[in-house]
Amino acid sequence: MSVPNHFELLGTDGAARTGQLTTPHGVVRTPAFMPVGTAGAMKGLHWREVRDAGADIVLGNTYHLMLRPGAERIAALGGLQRFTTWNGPMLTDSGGFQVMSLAQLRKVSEKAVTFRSHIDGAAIELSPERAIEVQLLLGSDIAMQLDECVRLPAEHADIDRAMQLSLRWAERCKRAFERAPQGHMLFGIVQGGDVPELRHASARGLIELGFHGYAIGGLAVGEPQEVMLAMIEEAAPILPTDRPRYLMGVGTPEDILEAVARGIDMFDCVMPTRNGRHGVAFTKFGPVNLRNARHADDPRPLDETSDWPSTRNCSRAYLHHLIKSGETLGAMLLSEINIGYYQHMMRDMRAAIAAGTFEAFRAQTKQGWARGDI
Ligand SMILES: CN(C)CCSCc1cc(N)cc2c(=O)[nH]c(N)nc12
Repeated sequence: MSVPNHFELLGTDGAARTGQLTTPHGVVRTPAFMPVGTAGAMKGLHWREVRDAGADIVLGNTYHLMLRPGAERIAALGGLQRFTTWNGPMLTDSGGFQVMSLAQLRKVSEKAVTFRSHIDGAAIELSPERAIEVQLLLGSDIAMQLDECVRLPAEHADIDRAMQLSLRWAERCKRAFERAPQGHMLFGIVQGGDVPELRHASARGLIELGFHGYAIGGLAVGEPQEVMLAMIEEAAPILPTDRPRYLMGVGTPEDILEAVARGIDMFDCVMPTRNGRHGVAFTKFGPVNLRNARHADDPRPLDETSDWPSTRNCSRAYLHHLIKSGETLGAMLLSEINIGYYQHMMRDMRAAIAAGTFEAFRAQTKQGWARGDI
């Protein structure tokens, strides 16, 4: 049985693509950046600010939500959208990645990954079937298969083992997902580390199974940017052109620009809010660290040409003061400024691809970053 396709490719410019993905909670314009609401909240932001910035879809983490408040509890409260009041599209990761990075005493077997909760130490088993059950209970529009992501650098044998296991788990996830409501989607995740042949084998194995979309995982895990881009170049051309491609956990504005140029449609990363909380603003001049004393007397805004109010109106001196004083508003304003920068970059990329001017946009954007902040 063929897998329904909810993605429409609207235009291409070189390998760059623009399209739209129709979900039960609304349409996602691509290339899309998905702000990360790990435990059901966007740290330091109201949902209205996320929506006003232009985000169509946000990301939740199965690992965190299944531990607290619990998937069954969220289902009983009407699902993740009603629980959080974000009434738009949501994607949930399967939890495997967080188990590897957050849980104590974790063990991977053919059956499942078992671990102790970092919250209360409870022993938990996350099988492919349970990962799908939890995401169906959460009610996310797009669910991810359970996979094993290997941090780089790693031995070839370990990358191959994890990739093969992830493929077998992909089949089990697909079977468990058959009872999903109409319109909901399941993405497979390409693994294979920094080994081209393993990337090819993983992509081909997932395509043979058939998914609504395909993620490229196992990157942004410590490898240099050139390795990440090289692995995108190995995997993306194999993936179906009529289905969305999602690069997991990426990244900086430059990572995203370069990945869009290589055919990626969807992204997620904690950087906009995490860097905001640490006083770093993303701007068309590149990152600006507001903790730096050089801003203490500077009345200028971060970017007086920006169409994002806080970026155009707040003085550097004020932002510097708030961050140095540890005022919560400092983290809130910089998170909002950064979400605005990311979403406006996605908006401008979509327009440039549709107009056939993506290469000019890419060169002009990189020149701005290279000029740096004056
Ligand atoms: C906030 N985000 C970082 C969390 C959602 S994306 C998490 C995530 C990030 C990265 N870099 C790789 C992988 C991966 O290979 N597999 C899975 N399932 N998730 C991944």
